[in-house]
Amino acid sequence: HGSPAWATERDPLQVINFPVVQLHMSLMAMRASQKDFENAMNQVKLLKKDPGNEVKLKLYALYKQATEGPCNTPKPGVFDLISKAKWDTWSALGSLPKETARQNYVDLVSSLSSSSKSSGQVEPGADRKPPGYETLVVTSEDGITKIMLNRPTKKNAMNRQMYHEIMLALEAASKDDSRITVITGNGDYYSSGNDLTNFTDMASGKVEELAKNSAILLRNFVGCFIDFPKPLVAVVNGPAVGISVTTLGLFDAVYSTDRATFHTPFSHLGQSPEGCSSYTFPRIMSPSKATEMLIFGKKLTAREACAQGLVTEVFPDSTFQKEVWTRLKAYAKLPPNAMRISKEVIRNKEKEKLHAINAEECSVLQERWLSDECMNAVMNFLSRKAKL
Ligand SMILES: CCCCC/C=C/CC(=O)SCCNC(=O)CCNC(=O)[C@H](O)C(C)(C)COP(=O)(O)OP(=O)(O)OC[C@H]1O[C@@H](n2cnc3c(N)ncnc32)[C@H](O)[C@@H]1OP(=O)(O)O
Repeated sequence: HGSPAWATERDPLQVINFPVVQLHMSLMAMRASQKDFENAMNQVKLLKKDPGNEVKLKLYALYKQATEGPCNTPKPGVFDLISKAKWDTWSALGSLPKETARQNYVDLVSSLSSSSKSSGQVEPGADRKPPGYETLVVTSEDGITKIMLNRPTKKNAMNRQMYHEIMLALEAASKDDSRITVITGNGDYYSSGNDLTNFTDMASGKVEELAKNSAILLRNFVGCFIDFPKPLVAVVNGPAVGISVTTLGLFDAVYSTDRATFHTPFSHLGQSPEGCSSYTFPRIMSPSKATEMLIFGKKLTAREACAQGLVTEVFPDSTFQKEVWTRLKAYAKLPPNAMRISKEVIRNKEKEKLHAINAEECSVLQERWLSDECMNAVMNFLSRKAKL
């Protein structure tokens, strides 16, 4: 629908095998590409939605590769965070030919423009429609609303949009006619926790303001879990990291595949506990077991997490989905008001306390995000030097 000329011109190259024709077509595509490259540069300036740092870095790198060729500047120092992220992304393109970089740039801009157009098209009726989610798949059947984290290629890392969408989905689930709400992940991970590219913004200009805004976002996000009125169940389909682990302490039940692991590497990342885990974990486990996880970053297997009370029950991976959903469907037949009121009785005793803990954790983290320890850990991950 309305694809730019270059998009259709590229296709014949994939089916024509005669070398001479192919060369001719390639040259035509390259000529068209240069023009489209210039158009694409203009289009970038007109994008309605900020595409996020990761995409901006890719655009930068492709632009440099297309105009100057392989990265040819000295590597910036470790504390020059923005320049280093740019340099890393450009240099990761290796010896990618200029023409290919130009084409990739055009392709990327085109995909950004069409996604901003398609979201623009729904705007007129948006007030009447349920929200469309980009990072989640939300479904409701058999009395259960399922919120599935849906960035499988990023191990369901939580970017800012996902935090916002989870809050929206929880708000909607609290009001719909379902009886139980489930959070689970798509793909092999439950979630790899906070998307570390959320912190690349931190390197630019107004760091204090960005840290403050992130702390507000985190506080609101965790607040939604504290206040959620219906039984909230985690179906942990694979490894869980960081905030996807700590918030489990605020769920009413946690079912896990035996393939999952539970990891809160806060010290490794120069950070400190969130999700009320500084309060819930020592109570659920024991203070010293919580220390091993929250301070020393010990990764637990599903069975260990179950033995320590963080996980309710572990299932073999081969039967996990079938067993868990059969059970949840049976639970969802229980009287909804009784379940809701029981949760209120249990949760109300400590709601105020949990909100206070949440506020305190967020304010400590706000400072941590500005520390060299944290910034270096994030940059090491983003420059592919460190993985958990
Ligand atoms: C608003 C701010 C609120 C802040 C709240 C604070 C929360 C604290 C936390 O959550 S701390 C935990 C942060 N998470 C991590 O440190 C995990 C980092 N990821 C990894 O170490 C690894 O990716 C892994 C061990 C989870 C998986 O390794 P594996 O080798 O199996 O897979 P890849 O590394 O190749 O991952 C596939 C692609 O996914 C990207 N990705 C994975 N996790 C994250 C992440 N947390 N943030 C950003 N990106 C992530 C990874 O970069 C790969 O992307 P690519 O295909 O484009 O290269």
